[in-house]
Formats: sequence, structure tokens, C-alpha cells
Amino acid sequence: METSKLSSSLFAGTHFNRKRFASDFARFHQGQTPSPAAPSVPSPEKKRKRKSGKAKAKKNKKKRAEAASALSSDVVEGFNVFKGLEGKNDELPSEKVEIRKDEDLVAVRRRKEVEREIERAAVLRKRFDLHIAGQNVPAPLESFEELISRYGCDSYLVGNLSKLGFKEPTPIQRQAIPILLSGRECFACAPTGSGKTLAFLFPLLMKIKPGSKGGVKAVILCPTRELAAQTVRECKKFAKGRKYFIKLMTKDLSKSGNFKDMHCDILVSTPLRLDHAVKKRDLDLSSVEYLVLDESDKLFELGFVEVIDSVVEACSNPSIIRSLFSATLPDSIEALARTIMHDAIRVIVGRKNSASSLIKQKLIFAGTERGKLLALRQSFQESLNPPVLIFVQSKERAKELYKELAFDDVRADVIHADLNEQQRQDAVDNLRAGKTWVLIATEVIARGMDFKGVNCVINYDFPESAAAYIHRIGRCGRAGRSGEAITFFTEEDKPFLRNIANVLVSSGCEVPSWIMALPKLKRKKHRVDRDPISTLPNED
Ligand SMILES: Nc1ncnc2c1ncn2[C@@H]1O[C@H](COP(=O)(O)OP(=O)(O)OP(=O)(O)O)[C@@H](O)[C@H]1O
Repeated sequence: METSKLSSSLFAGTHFNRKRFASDFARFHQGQTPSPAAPSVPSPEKKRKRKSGKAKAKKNKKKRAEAASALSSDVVEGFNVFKGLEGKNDELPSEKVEIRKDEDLVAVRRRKEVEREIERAAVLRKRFDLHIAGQNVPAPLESFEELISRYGCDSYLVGNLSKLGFKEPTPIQRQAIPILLSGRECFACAPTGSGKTLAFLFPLLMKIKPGSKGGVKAVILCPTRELAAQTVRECKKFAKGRKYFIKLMTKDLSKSGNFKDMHCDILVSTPLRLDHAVKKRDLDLSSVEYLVLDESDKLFELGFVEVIDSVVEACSNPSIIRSLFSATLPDSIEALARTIMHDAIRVIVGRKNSASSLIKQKLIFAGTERGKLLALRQSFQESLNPPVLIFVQSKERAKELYKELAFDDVRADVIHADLNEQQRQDAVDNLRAGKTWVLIATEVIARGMDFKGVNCVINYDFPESAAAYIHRIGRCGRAGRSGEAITFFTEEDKPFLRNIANVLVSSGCEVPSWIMALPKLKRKKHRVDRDPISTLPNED
């Protein structure tokens, strides 16, 4: 970025009382202290020179005042270049001049320090492809150790990260953690598998006293039970060795929990279970200091909005800090979410709503439903690189495909909403443990689930939106590993191809030109009625 562009974006949207401080700026920029002595009568020549000099000085003063005013906005915590300048005027008595000079030097030093901090932050943001919007955004982290030096983090917690093999913060962690630690609300949009979970959990662990009494301190909402359970597991790993009460809102707890006697620092739940507990079991959320909406765009989708509203209302602590995290954040959802946020900062890593660049994506034309089954078998014969996730559009189709693959020589399993909680968890665990090679799934595990080792995602049924596509394929290519995503399409899917093709193109994958020439569709979602999955001829 050019310097001028960089500074204009850094300094955008600032306010400063120029009239009040202009003389101070002019002074410390010129490195001179105005003489308090009475002025002598100037000659006409001197007058003219002084006039043009004055005009120049005025111009320079204005420029400097503007630059200094800008500096005051992108503040490094606790710094204010102009601290202590209030209430000064130009006509200082002579005995104060020396003090004034010292003050000027201090101010210049402070200003330089702030400039250096701003430059350092800008360099880091550029390096890690971080894009921010908002006022007074704290500088990104250079390392996890900075959490100790800058924010007084318990070195034990940082030690846990290194035990987990986390050497460096990921880009979203670099920026979102300081934002939350500075008590600011935020919208965070970063690619799948880029470490958003730690980005919202770590500030909670740093800020909340373990085992504190007085009610729930943090609530994390996730769209599915599997994701909520995974978040609890992750949180416990990061908090290991400290006695936090980290609770998952299970079905039983939601229906029959005695919340008055419950010790809970961090509560993770799906929206409906939490809402049920609040309304039917008198769960009090008025002490909640942090509310995190993970996969926030999903939570704000129709059907959930009212429940979210109700939970937000129940978290009535006026100083609550809310944050929204997702790999996709449509403008409409952001606008809706802003209505509940307060002076929120927006952080985007890379390009908004794009797929992870670590995934090699392919579109395959399979013609018909029967063609898809043939293509799948063929691809397994050519190369089966387990673990593989296969997404279909409904639980009926998941069962049908499972029946087909059960006769083949692949260790397949299935996960969908008709299975009970334990069966769903077993299916996930078996894939993680390598006992199953292929897991056939519905949207239930499309979001947030962390399968580190998944090598390939196959969209057997075309995804219903670009966001669904990004989340599905994001089950591979996580934590810096590469992955492969294959998407089958039939004649029926052709009108919706372009939306998905745009995602491929924006992450640098090749797409045939005829697909890019297809008309753009206004409708963002689609679901095709499909023939059942079967190698047997149709009975009718
Ligand atoms: N700083 C780090 N260093 C190394 N690995 C990390 C780091 N932070 C997170 N991870 C690992 O990266 C993986 C993905 O993290 P996480 O599940 O938080 O991704 P995400 O951004 O929430 O993805 P999604 O959008 O799919 O929910 C996890 O296995 C996690 O343990």
C-alpha cells in the first residue's frame, strides 16, 4: 500500500479540536518555543516576509494539526500524545519556558512512540492480511508471549498453548484477542480452520477468574450440539490446570438443571437449549460478561433470530462484551447483528466470505443422479485418501448412500439428525480415530467441526449456497494442512453453478470458462428434488 493510502486509511474518521491545540502542534513540530518577549515594530519588508512566512506556517500548522489529530485516533492502549496539553496558552510567563521545552520534548518522544506503534501495527496487519474497520483498534499480537507482557496473562495459560504445539498465533488470533482483551466488541470473519475458537476462548480464560462465584460469566452459542461439545473440549484443553467451571448445556441440564446451585464460569450451548433453560428453569444470565456467537451467520438465519434475541435480552449486564465469529459474514447479517452490538470492530482475514486457500477445489459434471454414484465409485477406485467426508442434502439421502457404500469395500459410516447424541458423537470420534474412512454426512457437521486429518471433502449433492459450500469444504485444509474438495453437479444444478464457481475463482482454482459465462442468479439458495440414490433400476 502506498504511504499516503496507508496513512489515510490509518487516520480515517478522526476528530480533534484543532483550534484548541494548533499552537501546541506548531510548536513541537518546529522545535521552537515562542518568545514571551514583547514584539518589536517590524519594517514593511519584514512585514511582507513575515506575512508570507505566516501564511506558510499557517499552512504547515494546519497540516501538522491534521496529522496529529489523526494520530490521536489509532491509539495504542493507554497512550495519548496530547495528554497534559490541555489548558495551555501561548503567552507563557518566562519562568515557565524551560519547563515548556521539557514538556515539548516529552510530547515529541511520545508522538514518535505512537507513530512507531501505529507503523508496527500496520506492518503486521499487512503481513497477515488483516483488514479492520473501527476506531482505536488495538495493535495485533506479534507472539503469544506478548499476552504476558502486554496484558499480564497468567504464563501458565500461555504455557498450555505451547504444550498443545501452538507456536504462533494465527492471523485472526493476532487481532481478535487484543480487541476482546481491550473490552471491545467485534465481528470476526476468517477462513475455516484458521483458529477462531482460540481467538474467542482465550480472552475469556484470561479475563474470568476460575471458579468465581456469582453466576455464569461467559456464554458461547453454537448452532449444533456437536460443535458445542467440541468447543467445551477445546476450552478445557486451553484451561488445563486451572479450575474453571466449563459446562456444556446438555438436553438433561436444559430440561431439569438446578441452575441456582450450579457453579459455572463458561457455558456453551445451542440457542434452543439455552433459551429453554432461561425460560423454563430460571437460568439467570444477568451476570454474563462475555457473549460469543460462533458461526454467527448461521445463528442469525431465519428460525434462530427470535431465540438469539431472547438470549441477548437475558444477558442483561450493561457492560457485556459481545463478539461474532464465522468464516462467512454476509452484509445483511452484519447489518442485523450491528443492531445488538456496541461500537464493534470488524476484523476480516483475507477476503470476506472466501474458502481456505489451502484447499484444491474441483467441479465434476456427473450428468445424472446415477452418474454421481458411478463417479464416486470410480474416484474411490482410482484413489481413496481417507479420511473422506461426503455431504448429501438430507438424512434420507445419507441413509441411501450409506446402504450403497456398505456393499463396497470401504469402511463407511453415517451421521444425521435421526441418530441420538451418542451415536452422532461415536460417528465423529470413529472418523477422528481412523476407524472409519468415509463419513457420509448432512449439514449437521458442515460447520465448525474440526477434523484435522480430513484429506478430502466430496459434495455428493450440490451445496445449497456459497456459504454452505465454504463451510462444508472447510472440514479439510485445516490448521495449515492442505485438502481437496470435489463437487459433483448434474443438469439440475447448472443454473446454480455460477455462485459456487465464484468461490473457486476467488481462491485461485480453475473453472471452465463456460461456467463463468453462466448468468448470475439473484437467488442465493437452492435445493433440487433429486431421484433416490440407488444402483437398482427405479421400481416405477
Ligand atoms: N495458533 C495455532 N497454532 C496451531 N494450531 C492451531 C492454532 N490455533 C488453532 N489451531 C488448530 O487449528 C485447528 C482449527 O481451529 P478452529 O477449529 O478454531 O478453526 P475455525 O477457524 O474455528 O474453523 P471453522 O470456521 O471451521 O469453525 C484446530 O485443530 C486447532 O487446534
